Amino acid sequence: MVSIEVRNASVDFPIFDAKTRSLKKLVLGKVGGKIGTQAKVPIIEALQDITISLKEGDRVALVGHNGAGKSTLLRLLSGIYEPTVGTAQINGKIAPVFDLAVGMDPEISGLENIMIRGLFLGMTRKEMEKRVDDISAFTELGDYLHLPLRTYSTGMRVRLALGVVTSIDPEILLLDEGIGAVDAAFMSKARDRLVDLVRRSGMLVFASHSDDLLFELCNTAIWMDEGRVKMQGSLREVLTAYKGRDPFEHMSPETLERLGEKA
Ligand SMILES: Nc1ncnc2c1ncn2[C@@H]1O[C@H](COP(=O)(O)OP(=O)(O)OP(=O)(O)O)[C@@H](O)[C@H]1O
Repeated sequence: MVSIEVRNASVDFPIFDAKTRSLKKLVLGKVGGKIGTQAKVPIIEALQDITISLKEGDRVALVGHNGAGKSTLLRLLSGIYEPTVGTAQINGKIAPVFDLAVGMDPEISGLENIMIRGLFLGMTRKEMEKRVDDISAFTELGDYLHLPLRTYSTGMRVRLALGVVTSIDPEILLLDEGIGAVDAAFMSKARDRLVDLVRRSGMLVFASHSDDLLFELCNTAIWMDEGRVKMQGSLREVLTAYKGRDPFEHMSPETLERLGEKA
């Protein structure tokens, strides 16, 4: 059974090379985690006292200002970071998609990169062999797929990476917003695959500043602020509080219906 249970978890980053005195003088703005200066070594309290319980079928949007702790939370959920205090229990096969470029090797061909990246995301070689034709067709890269990745443009790399990412079958899909920064024309093509991917994954946690993608993919939301959970609830409730207005307000009844919202 897929589930995530985080109890009173905090993540600190000690800054060993910082000058304590100048840090103490810092007045923090609205952006970024809290800087603790009580200990000998200054620490950034990136996450504080996080308690989250997620179950199969949850599609969670992570929202919050820059530095609020969204990426750190995703890394905690993926097991990359251990909590400094508290616990994080994750049951399920995780696919962390934080950076489309991670796991790509510039010296090997596009086709080989498709395999490697799939294995990195938790697929078996057999599963990837079945998918490679479909991914190749989606990328529209043709003969380029036999050339080393270093000969690709940025957009071509994104096509390849997105093709692989949207072909996997994860139990827990953790997405960081980089994927929103894709060329608009290709994104509209990738969108259907992304929606499909999210449908067949057991759980999604998606950190993004893009309302459109959040509407499309998520049903609940967590608002992070200065390393803490400020609010949890339905996507509409949380976005309305976070933005100070209802982002669904001016949508057509058809769009609202498609998104499963009431007018
Ligand atoms: N490796 C690290 N070392 C030190 N501090 C870090 C590290 N990673 C994150 N932080 C700090 O933790 C806090 C939370 O950062 P995080 O990247 O999780 O924010 P975010 O909500 O994802 O921001 P954004 O929307 O800008 O991507 C910030 O104050 C950041 O400076």
